[in-house]
Amino acid sequence: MIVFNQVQKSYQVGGRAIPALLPTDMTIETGEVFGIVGHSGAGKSTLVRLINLLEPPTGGDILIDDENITGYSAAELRAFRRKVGMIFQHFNLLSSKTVADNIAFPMKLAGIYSKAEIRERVQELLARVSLTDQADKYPSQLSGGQKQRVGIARALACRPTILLCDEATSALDPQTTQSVLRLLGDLNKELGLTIVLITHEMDVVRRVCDRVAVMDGGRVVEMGAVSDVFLHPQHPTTRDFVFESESVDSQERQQDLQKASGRILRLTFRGESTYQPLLGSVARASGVDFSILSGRIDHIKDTPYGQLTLSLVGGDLEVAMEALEAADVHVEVVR
Ligand SMILES: Nc1ncnc2c1ncn2[C@@H]1O[C@H](COP(=O)(O)OP(=O)(O)OP(=O)(O)O)[C@@H](O)[C@H]1O
Repeated sequence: MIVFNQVQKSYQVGGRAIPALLPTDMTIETGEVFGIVGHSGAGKSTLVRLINLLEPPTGGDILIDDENITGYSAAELRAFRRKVGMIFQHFNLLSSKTVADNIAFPMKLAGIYSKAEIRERVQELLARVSLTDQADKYPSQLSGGQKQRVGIARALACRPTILLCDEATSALDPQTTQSVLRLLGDLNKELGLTIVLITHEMDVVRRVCDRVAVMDGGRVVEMGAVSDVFLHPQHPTTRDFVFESESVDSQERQQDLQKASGRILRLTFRGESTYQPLLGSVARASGVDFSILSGRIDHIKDTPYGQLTLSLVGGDLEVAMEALEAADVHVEVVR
């Protein structure tokens, strides 16, 4: 478990302290995939670099599995860093080393593994990220997705319990992004690995994360289960991210809603209720007529969800709303 107690960070620039992370409390549970989303400069990288003390905090305490890491000696810090792997947007591979040597590098650096152990672990990792046949290639001979898989294998070399991912899919095309996210999801399940993942795309959070923190101006402005934050965003920054991921222009959406008549409801279906043929029976029971203004069915991790914005006219609106809520549909009155 990773616990932040009033952790803060300022950078000294020309004798002035520039705040990057304001005092923050946060808990990341062991074995979860935790997303951190925010615009450029929000403080995401700073927050993540505090977890492995690449940046020392200027205040507060960081506890990992109940140990306060802020007081670690240099030797304790070296041992601790082996427990925390990291992958990067631009992969940060060593161009003069082969794939196998890149993966072996952190183990050699640690100086505590035998040659045979390193050889065996590298083979195991190459197989795990499906790159056995690329072992002797150099990074320049690989695609972006392959480079990131080398990055992941290298990050796992010393068997860490935490994996930090700094915009790990931002340089990849959508299909490669999917396969890298699937690999991260599988590793999380297989190894019980805690994954902390920075991104500026809510879609990445939706696909792979259990919980998410939304950052803005050095603060965590919203935090919770992805299904809650994504389906019912509270903070304006979170709403922007969710609309952006749905390719919706919030101004256009407002204009569309103004043109619609009657009462406007936003319905959220989760899990099996997503597939129920509910609207026809609700319309018949309540005498309400409806038209669909927008709709979407997708998944949050493995759970299906649907969202529909409807305008309703005539009939008994209260009966319609009661019937929807009785079927476990979340009903939000937009207007
Ligand atoms: N080494 C540094 N020295 C001085 N200021 C820094 C340093 N690193 C970050 N900052 C500043 O701290 C703030 C937060 O930066 P940070 O990189 O954590 O944000 P971010 O959300 O990760 O942004 P991006 O998505 O662009 O990487 C920014 O204002 C940034 O300019």
